[in-house]
Amino acid sequence: MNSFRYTKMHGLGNNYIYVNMFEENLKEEDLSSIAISVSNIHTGIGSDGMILICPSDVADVKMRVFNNDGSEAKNCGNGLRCVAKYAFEHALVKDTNFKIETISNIVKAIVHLENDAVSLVTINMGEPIFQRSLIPISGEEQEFAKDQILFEDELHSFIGVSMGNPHAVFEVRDIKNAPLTTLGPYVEKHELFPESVNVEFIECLPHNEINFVVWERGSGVTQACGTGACAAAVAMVQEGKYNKDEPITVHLQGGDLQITWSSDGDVWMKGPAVTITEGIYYL
Ligand SMILES: N[C@@H](CCC[C@H](N)C(=O)O)C(=O)O
Repeated sequence: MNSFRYTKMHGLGNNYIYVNMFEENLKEEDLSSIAISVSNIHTGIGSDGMILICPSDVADVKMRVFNNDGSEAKNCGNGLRCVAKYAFEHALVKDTNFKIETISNIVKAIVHLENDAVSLVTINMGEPIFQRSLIPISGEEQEFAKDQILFEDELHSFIGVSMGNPHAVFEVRDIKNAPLTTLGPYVEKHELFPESVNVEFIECLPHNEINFVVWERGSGVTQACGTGACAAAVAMVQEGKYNKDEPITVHLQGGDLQITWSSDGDVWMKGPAVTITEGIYYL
């Protein structure tokens, strides 16, 4: 019988099935359907998707991310923190400071230990991209992508950001009334986004704090999105609401992340990573 070992982990409730590809051998052509299968809450394990921890030629480990609809994503902030925890605790790396390759770039991870286990992880996520064609968003080129979408007779303004994957950040007055499950899926598949998009609704608070909810491309509502939190923070710094080099606390549904856009251009994310359970999945 075909089977593989897995670990279920979460970062602020954004949960994935992690597979150690140093030991397991899943066929490339099966990855998308396995991601759909394990993610199913009724007939699988139940998750926001599947993440593979793979050998890398250019870093210490490589992360591959599949959403729960089987699509492959280029980056995942919460996934990076969990991969870092897994890699350190399973001795795939020896140092507390190491590199993780993603499809979009190579990031630096620093694990923070509590009684020999990794409790918090800091990731240098690299530089955000605001250029319209690189996010990508169709239409006339802009250095700083801003646009509007008409939905139910109302224009909704957003800022586009890529953190290796595409995001549309909508600022709202009151997060409790954000149109998460209506405008969220509409924007995800809107023609402006040729690769579709992750959709964030945020409420800016005084003292470097942001309330945040997300509709993720390929997964729908999740409890948290690390790249989305980075996108929201840098968009608001770019708008002049907050300052570079000052940590911004992003309150997600699953808990808090600390995001700092440093004046050298890099975005830092700090937050928890948690192991839930391990097991064998039968295909
Ligand atoms: N949850 C993630 C992002 C996962 C991928 C995303 N849905 C996409 O398709 O780009 C995060 O924590 O960043």
